[in-house]
Amino acid sequence: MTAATEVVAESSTSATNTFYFLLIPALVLYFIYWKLQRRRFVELAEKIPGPKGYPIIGNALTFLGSSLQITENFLQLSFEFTNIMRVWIFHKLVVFICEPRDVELILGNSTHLDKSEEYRFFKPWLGEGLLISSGQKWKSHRKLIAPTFHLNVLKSFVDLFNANSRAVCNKMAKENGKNFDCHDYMSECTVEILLETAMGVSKKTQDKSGFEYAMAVMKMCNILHLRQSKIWLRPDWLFNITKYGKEQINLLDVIHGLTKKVIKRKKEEANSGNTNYIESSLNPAEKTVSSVFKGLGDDLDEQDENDVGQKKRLAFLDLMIESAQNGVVLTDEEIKEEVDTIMFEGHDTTAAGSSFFLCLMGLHQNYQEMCVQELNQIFGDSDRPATFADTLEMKLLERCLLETLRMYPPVPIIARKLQEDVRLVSKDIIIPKGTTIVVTTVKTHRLETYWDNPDVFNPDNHLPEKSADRHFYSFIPFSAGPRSCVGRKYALLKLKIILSTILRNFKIYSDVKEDDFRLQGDIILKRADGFMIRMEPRKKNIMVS
Ligand code: HEM
Repeated sequence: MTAATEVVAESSTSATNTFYFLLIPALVLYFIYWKLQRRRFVELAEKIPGPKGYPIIGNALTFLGSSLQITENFLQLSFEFTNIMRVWIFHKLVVFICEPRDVELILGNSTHLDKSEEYRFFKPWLGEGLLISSGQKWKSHRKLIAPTFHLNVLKSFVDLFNANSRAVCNKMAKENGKNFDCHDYMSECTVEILLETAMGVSKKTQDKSGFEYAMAVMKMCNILHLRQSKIWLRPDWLFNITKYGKEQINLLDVIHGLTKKVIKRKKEEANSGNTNYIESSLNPAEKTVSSVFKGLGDDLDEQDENDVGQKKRLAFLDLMIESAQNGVVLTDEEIKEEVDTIMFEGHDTTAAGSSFFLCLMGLHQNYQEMCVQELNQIFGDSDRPATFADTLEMKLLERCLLETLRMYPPVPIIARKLQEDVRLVSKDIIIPKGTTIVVTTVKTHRLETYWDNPDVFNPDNHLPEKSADRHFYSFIPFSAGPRSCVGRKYALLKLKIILSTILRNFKIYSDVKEDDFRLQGDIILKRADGFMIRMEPRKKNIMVS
C-alpha cells in the first residue's frame, strides 16, 4: 500500500468513526425522546376508561371473530363504558367517543380530517378517492365534486328517480305474499339509479352489470371486514396469497370493469359534443331537501343558499370529464377513483337505509298507515309520479326515514387519526395526538341524555321543535363538519321517491321484532339475518314506469 492510499484509507476510517460517533448519540437521544413521548402518550391513554387488556396484545381479542361476534363484544363493552372507551390493539391506541359535544371537537374541526389507517384496505378499490384522500387533494376534489350534488342538479334527476322506483316495484311484485330479503332489490335499484343520474349512463345502454356490480360490492365489503377482524389478513403480502386475496382480484375486475366502461362511454359522448348541461335556478321555497341537517357546518347548504340566478351545471361524471379536458388537474386515474368512490358510497349506504326503513314500516303498521294517508293527501287517486315539490310535503315519511337513520345508521362508525391532542368537553380527559379516534354514531344516536326512550322508534323525535332543541352533533347519520357526506341531499331525495313509491304500491309486513334483529357492524350496518319483509299490493295494478 502506498503512503497516499494509506492516507485515504485512514481518512475514510476516521470519517466512518465520526459518523458512528455522531449517529449513536443521535439515536440514543431520539430513543429517549420517543420513550418520553410514548410515556406521555401511555400515561394520557391510561387515564381514559377502558377494559383491562393482556400484555403486548392489549384488547385485540375483543376485535377478533365474525363481524357478528365483534358487534356483540362491542355492544357488551359499551354498556360498561358509556361515553368513552379506550382499547389497545397491540401498541395502537383506539378511543371510542359518542358524546355530541366531544364528537363536534373532532368532526367539526378541520385539523382532524385525516382518515385512520384502517381505510387503507379500501385503497385497491377506491384508490385515493374522496372518502380516503387527505390534504390538498381531498380539498380540491371536494370543491369540484360538492357542486355536482347541488339541488338544481338533483331536481333534474327526479324523473329518473321515479322511473327506477317504479321499475323496482314491478320487480318486487313477483314476491307477492312471500317472505323475502328486500336488500338485494334495493341494492340493484340504487346502483342503477347512480348509473343513470350521477354517471349519466342511460338505461338503454346498461346491461346486467348493475346487479353483478352490486353483488361484487357486497362481497368486497365482506372481505374488507375480514381484513379488519382477522389480524393475519392485515399485511398485504400475506393477504394476497390467501383465497380472499385472489377473490378480491376477481371482484375488483367486475367492479372496475363497470367503472371503466362507464367512463369510456361518457368520454366518447363528450368527444362527440354531447355534454348534458343542466339549466335551472332554485326558487326560495325549494332551497332545501330537509331542514334537519342545517347547522352541521358543511359546504352543501352554503352552496344552495348562495345560489343566485340561472346557471349551467353538470352532473358528477360530466363535470369530471369536462374538468379533465379543460385542464383542471384531474388524471384518468383520478376520475376512476372518484367514480369508484361515488358508486360505493352512493349505493351501499342507501340500500341499507331503505331496507331498514321497509322492515321498520312492516313492524310499525300505525306509522306505515299514517305515511300512506299523507301520500294520499298529496297524490289523491292519481298514479302520477312524485315531483320535487311533492317530496317537500312528505313530512311524516321524512321523519320515519330520519328515525330509521337514527336507530340504524348505515355508517355506524367514523374513524379519524388525531393530528393534535384533544381535551374533551364532557370529561377532564386529554386524548393524545396519534390516537385512532372512533366516533360511534350508533351510540350517539341512542344516548338517553339526548333522546327520550332511545330504543323506541319514534318519528316525532324529528319534529322541528324537538330537533331545534337538540345538540347538532347528536344526530349525524351523514357525519358532519367539513368532511360530511357529499351525497346527503341526493340520498334523502332519492330515498323519499323510492320509499314513497313502494308505500303507494304495497302494504308491507315484517315478522322479526327489532330486539331479534341480528345487527352486523360491517363497513355498513346491516342485518345478518337478512332484511326479511312481506308485501301485498295496495292496488290492482302496480304503477308502471
Ligand atoms: C343514506 C345514505 C347515506 C349515508 C347514511 C351516508 C353517510 C356518510 C357518512 C357517515 C360519511 C362520512 C364517512 C367518514 O368520514 O368515514 C359519508 C361520506 C361520503 N359520502 Fe355518504 N352517505 C349516504 C349516501 C351517499 C350518497 C348517495 C353519495 C353519493 C352519491 C355519498 C357520497 C359520499 C362521499 C363521496 C363521502 C366522502 C366525503 C368526504 O370525505 O369528503 N353518500 N357518507
